[in-house]
Amino acid sequence: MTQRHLALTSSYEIADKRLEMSRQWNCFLEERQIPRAVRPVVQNSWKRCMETGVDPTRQQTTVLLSDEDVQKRIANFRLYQLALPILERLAKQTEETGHLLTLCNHDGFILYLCGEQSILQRAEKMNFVVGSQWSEEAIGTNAIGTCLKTGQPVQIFASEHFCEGVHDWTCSSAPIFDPITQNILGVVDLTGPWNYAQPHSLGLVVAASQLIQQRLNEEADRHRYRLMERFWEAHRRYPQDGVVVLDLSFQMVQANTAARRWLANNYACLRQLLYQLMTDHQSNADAQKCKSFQPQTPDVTAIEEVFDDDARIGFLCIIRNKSVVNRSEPLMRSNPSWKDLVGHSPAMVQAMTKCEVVADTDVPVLLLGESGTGKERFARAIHASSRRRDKPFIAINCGAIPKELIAAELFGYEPGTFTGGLKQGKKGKFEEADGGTLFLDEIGEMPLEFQVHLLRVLQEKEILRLGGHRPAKVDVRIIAATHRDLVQMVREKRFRADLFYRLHVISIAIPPLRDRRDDIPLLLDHFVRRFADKYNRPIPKIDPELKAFLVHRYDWPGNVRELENAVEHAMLFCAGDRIDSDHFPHAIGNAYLSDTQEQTCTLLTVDSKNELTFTSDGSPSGEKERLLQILTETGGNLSEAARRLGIARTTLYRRLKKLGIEKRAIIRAGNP
Ligand SMILES: Nc1ncnc2c1ncn2[C@@H]1O[C@H](COP(=O)(O)OP(=O)(O)OP(=O)(O)O)[C@@H](O)[C@H]1O
Repeated sequence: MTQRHLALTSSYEIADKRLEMSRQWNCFLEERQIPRAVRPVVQNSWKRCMETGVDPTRQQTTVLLSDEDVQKRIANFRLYQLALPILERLAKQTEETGHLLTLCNHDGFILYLCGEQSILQRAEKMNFVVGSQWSEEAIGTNAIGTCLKTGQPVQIFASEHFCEGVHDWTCSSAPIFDPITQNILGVVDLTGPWNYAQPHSLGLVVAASQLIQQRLNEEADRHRYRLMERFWEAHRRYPQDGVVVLDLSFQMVQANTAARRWLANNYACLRQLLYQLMTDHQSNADAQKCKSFQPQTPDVTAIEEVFDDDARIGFLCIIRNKSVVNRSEPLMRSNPSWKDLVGHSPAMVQAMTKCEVVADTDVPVLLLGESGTGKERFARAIHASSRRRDKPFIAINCGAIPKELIAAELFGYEPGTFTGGLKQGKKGKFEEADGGTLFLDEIGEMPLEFQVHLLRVLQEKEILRLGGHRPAKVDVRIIAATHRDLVQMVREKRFRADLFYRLHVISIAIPPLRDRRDDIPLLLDHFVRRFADKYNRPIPKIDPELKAFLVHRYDWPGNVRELENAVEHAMLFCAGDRIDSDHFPHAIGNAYLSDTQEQTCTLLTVDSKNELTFTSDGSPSGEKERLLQILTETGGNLSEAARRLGIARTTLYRRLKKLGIEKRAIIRAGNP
């Protein structure tokens, strides 16, 4: 008899034994209301075990890692740290239930194990210890191995286990997946003596795995965002080069057009290069600190690791290939819009990413945002990075055209249609934009009665000039924009629902500047440089307090347009190398003044006895008490006092210094 026959025969014997056990087993299941259908998942697993020749008489798993290997696997197991707090909480909840909680990696190695000492000792007999492997190949059907094989949560009862040595146990496992590749990263498992089994155990591990999964997804989103941020920074810095970011599994996260062209033929080569670098890097302990490489290839000029805190999350690659540069130059020249679109706030990065994705398609885009947020600039950038970039970009403000002229403006007219019209007739905006992009700004202002005509053109892709008889085909990509709430307008029947859905295939929201203050310093800097260049002047500095006000407290009701105009105004009026509030338009200057006045009512001074007293500007004594109270409450902690007063700590320091207030006095206020 062959080994295989022996194994099969003994598995039949075991099956017989199981039948003997079954009466007792069924009673147990009935008592606990455990569902008892013969489960295909178990049958299939047994089949796999027989096919791979797992010995059903096996008493324990024999694959065991050394301590050193366990540590190595834990270090490479990115789930471990993230899952630990959740597992610790679950371990507390399952204390004294006779169950062992484990976390295994994708190979089925137990890397975390927790439970009662007596149960741990019993489990040791089958080698259920940290570092042992519980794949189906190692020890037959069991929740860990079967869950890894099927990708499904599973509970395996007693004699459902393939190998004899595990028959006294019941285990429940649920998988955790890589959010990007969807490969299984590991499983959470609860294992206990078979007569302690409960259906709830499966629910518990599923809940725990879902919690871990959620954390993992959040982390993946954060990493993705960080990688995108890095991409945009580099894309702006090296507009002539190919720029690509990849995640840790060398999947492309984002790439500009030049990089995409290069990657079409060289992706495999880049992956190999990264793999090689990582292997060399890991074998060189010192290199651990080195975060960028100069690869020895003519095309990839730099590879930089991207980190989130201390964790490496991906790679940024800059590709400078002669052919890439030459081909991308005309693109970049005719496409200044992307690099002129300033901003690195999450909202801007998200909006730009969406635009990049849709740029080369023909789907209509609806841009939503207050006046001056940059909707037209976005529309131009989409056009400029699309394959229509060499054709016209035509913008029309639907709110600025009188109702009766809108049809003629959009569709044109034939000769002799109007008295006073052009003799030869006139092309409409649709015809002018043929092959390119038509930007319908303020679409919410489009007269209701005209909307049906617009809808027809969008559906049929042909226009009929006023006074004409033969429709003409037009190939136009539509980008619309509005500051209005179109959904509300549709509800109020002021905007046609069918037109709304036609335009709203992709919508991109551009938040007001006050909601993305991270972008303000960049924009200030960008416009100061631009106007310094325009007016041929050295680059001045903005007074730091004023800048803090502009960045943190001014509301920018006119958004980027207001900021751009304000900086131009300031550049024209400042003579020296410093911009202060007098150089800005009145509205901003006045807002700054009242802001500082509001804050100077918290002025401090010291009296002749070096005691803290309040204000030289006649503020009411109630306020004096408030400030002294704040300093007392904060124990003289200026940072905390500044926070409570709503002013910067540096501002508070400066004022205290200006007023000659000594630290002693402040401390005394804190400790009277
Ligand atoms: N992110 C940005 N980077 C650089 N300049 C910007 C940005 N956003 C807007 N601008 C500038 O601000 C001004 C206003 O932008 P734009 O006309 O695109 O806004 P809009 O939202 O279309 O305004 P409206 O709704 O009033 O037509 C333009 O001069 C534009 O160049």
